[in-house]
Amino acid sequence: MSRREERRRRIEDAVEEFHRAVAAALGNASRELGRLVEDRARDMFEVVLRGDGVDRALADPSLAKALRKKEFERVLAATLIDRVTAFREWSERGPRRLAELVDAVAPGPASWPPERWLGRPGAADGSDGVPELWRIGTGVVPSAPEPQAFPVAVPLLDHSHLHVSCRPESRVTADAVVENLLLRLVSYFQPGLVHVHVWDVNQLTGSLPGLYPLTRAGLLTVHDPARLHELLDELSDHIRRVHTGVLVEGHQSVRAVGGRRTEPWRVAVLFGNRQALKEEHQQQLQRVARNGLACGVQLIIVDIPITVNSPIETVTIAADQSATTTVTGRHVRVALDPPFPPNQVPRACAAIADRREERRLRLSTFADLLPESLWREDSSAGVVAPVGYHEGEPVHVALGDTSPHALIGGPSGSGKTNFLYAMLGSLAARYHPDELELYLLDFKEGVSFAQFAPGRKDPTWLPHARLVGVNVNTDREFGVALLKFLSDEMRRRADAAKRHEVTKLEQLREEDPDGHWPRIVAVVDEFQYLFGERDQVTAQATQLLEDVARRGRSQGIHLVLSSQDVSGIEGFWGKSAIFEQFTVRIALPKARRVLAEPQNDAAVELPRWHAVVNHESGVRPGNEIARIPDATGRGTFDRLQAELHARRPPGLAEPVLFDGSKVPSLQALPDFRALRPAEGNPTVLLGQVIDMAGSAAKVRFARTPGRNIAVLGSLAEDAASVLGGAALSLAQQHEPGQARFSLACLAQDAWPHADRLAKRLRDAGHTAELLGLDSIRDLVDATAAGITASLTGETGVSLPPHYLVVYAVDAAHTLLEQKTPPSRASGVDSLRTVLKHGPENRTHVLGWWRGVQRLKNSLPPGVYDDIGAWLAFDVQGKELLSFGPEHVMAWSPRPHRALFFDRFEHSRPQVVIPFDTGEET
Ligand SMILES: Nc1ncnc2c1ncn2[C@@H]1O[C@H](COP(=O)(O)OP(=O)(O)OP(=O)(O)O)[C@@H](O)[C@H]1O
Repeated sequence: MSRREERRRRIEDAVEEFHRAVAAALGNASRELGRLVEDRARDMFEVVLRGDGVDRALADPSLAKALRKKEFERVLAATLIDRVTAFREWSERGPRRLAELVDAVAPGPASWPPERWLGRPGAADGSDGVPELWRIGTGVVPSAPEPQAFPVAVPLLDHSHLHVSCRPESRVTADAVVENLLLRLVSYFQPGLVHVHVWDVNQLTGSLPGLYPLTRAGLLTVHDPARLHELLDELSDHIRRVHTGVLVEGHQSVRAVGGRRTEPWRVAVLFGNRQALKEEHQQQLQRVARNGLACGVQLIIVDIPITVNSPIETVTIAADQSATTTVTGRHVRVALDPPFPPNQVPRACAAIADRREERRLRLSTFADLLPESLWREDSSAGVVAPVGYHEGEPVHVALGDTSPHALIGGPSGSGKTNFLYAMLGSLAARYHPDELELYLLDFKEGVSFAQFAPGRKDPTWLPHARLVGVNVNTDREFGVALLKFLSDEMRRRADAAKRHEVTKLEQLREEDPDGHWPRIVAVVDEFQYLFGERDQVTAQATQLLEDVARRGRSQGIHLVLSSQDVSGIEGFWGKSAIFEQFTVRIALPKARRVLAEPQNDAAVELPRWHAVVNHESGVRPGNEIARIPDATGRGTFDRLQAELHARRPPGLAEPVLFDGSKVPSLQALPDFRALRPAEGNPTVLLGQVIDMAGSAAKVRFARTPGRNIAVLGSLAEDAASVLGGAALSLAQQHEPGQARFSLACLAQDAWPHADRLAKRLRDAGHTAELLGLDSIRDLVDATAAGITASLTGETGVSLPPHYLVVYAVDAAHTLLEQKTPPSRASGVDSLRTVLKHGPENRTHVLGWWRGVQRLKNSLPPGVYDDIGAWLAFDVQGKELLSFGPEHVMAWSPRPHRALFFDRFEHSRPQVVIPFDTGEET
């Protein structure tokens, strides 16, 4: 073999060897590769099984071959076991628990099958709660190992709006879901509590035909396709009205108000055609959606693309009629309930409409205004009560921080008093006297509020009433006294709030739960009398009213003013700072200037026994028309009052009575009963001032100059009641024998009074002499001499208390003027000495002069100063100018009233009612 061949063979051997080696290596790699490929395929398969769900994989024909492969057997088995494990919790309990949940929160027509309720109008009034879910169909989880059905229900009223999205092929199903839901809603509650509005972009009529019978009872309104804005405006107005009328501060929603539902739900169903709404409609709809739920406005939007920024659930119906919902998520397939039997639906709606009409036409009475249980409500955030009815539904008046005060107007006989009774009865039945106090003042001639106070025929009284004012028409001071009280109370509350570092009554009640902080409602009927004159009383009343009207709201003090007099209210308009606070307006038929005229003339057309109730300062959209039941007839308010009176808390005091026609009894007066013999300066009671406490007009007989009293006026009775009250009150403060009473009667007509007074003083054990004209000079001279002797130190001992009660001092003028020799001193001089120096020596004159001029004639001007206190009866104000401040100018005399001024105590005079001293005639 040549070397060349040899070399070639060696190369060939080497190559062969290399090939063998490569072949061996490649064989290994391929096996390895095959194994890797197999592993990878299994993993991929597992990913597919677990990712898409083993249930889908099993149903997927493209995977059928793979599923049969032996290599994948183990993966399939493991995945199936894992699925069963994962679903175990759900399969064992999920569907059952869901069914139980729906049963619990969606009772009766909210979820039950229609045969159990359809055709029977509901009775629920919301007081036992509102279903939280409303059934629409049955759901399954297709991916579950053994799919089990469970009920599917959506949240509605107060919780969430509803959006139904569908395809043209499934629109019929969408209509059926909506119809079923509406039937569940209107059948659950008592007819009238759910109002349905339907708007369909495509048709004027035709949608929801089965519900049509509801229209005749006003429970279904079908809106014009071209006038969506009208429906949206209506809903917006409604939301505003609920905010101002029903949601008194503190309540965020009608639902939160609790109890019987007073505000019907408005369910607005909008059917579209897959196109977006116009921009302006879209925006308005969003506003309604945002604010509606809290006010009972529910939207059901069908086939309209929309985004809203408020709770909304969506039901999406596919072309094959299967549905998903946002409540159940995308893994639950929902089979929507079939439409309710088409022949039964209109019948059921007709039954609801009939029941509703029946309720509407039933004449609601005063008794219907009252709650089932008395005194259950809490007044922390305000008070609210129905006052009448609109189509069978109650219409409320609310007083709270946002609607603080009410103004009521209507001509005579239009029913203002009746309205007040309806309102007060409705409030008094709901709120305990610890929650609500009433102050009731009536300036009308007559006694329309007398019912609230104990009377001779009816001894019961309204436990909430703390003050009842009747027959006060000539005494505007009663109004001022009430306003003054309210203003003081307001300040007291504001101080307490400050101490607790809060600003409002509601917070104060939270911070001070044991405190007594009821809401106060003060009613003044015919309030215009208060502003009747241009004088000090009007000025004071205006200032106080403004104070209370502006700042009372946050302290829980509410004013209700009523007037028949247009000019009264017109005068009020001028005082805009006050008037603006009266956001609640009640207009009775033909009332003028109460509502925001001329735009709002609703009161003009109002039928008899109706009222416009408006919580928005009288602007038209705030109008609610209410028929007011008879609340003044027998068996109405009186019966309620008897019941409330019987339940009154033990120890509750009777209301203070302001009765302008009553003469206060001296003996019954707390100030008189409190008098006892004591050291120190006695107090003289002269009559009753006009204040809440019914206090006495008092003068303290200090041992200082000027402590004498003059009574001015022509009538002996008036003077006698003042002098009698004064002397008897002094007598109470001395032990028998320790004081001397010298009564001098110089006018015939006063004699019987003086005589009886002397007897009563003697009966009480006092020394009381009664002198006539013939002895007056001696009395005055002797008293003056005694005082002079005491002053010069001649007697050495201090004089005992001595009261000279002189009737008709002026009658002695001529007599006293005579000068007697040898000193040539006159009786006038003696009287002057007594007046000037008596008080320091415990000698005081209580004299009656029968006119201002007569007093001036009988005393030199310098001596007026020695009479520090006076009461004037039938004397014109200007005559009194020489004795008092310029305020006296405004005084015009009225029967049985005196103007009282104590120079040492008062800055302005007070009106006083003289006592009935208990003199037997
Ligand atoms: N809603 C009503 N239903 C039945 N009767 C009513 C109703 N409202 C008022 N009345 C009756 O009408 C009469 C007048 O009513 P009311 O005294 O309330 O009117 P007013 O506006 O207060 O009148 P005035 O200012 O003259 O006192 C009363 O006899 C009353 O019983």
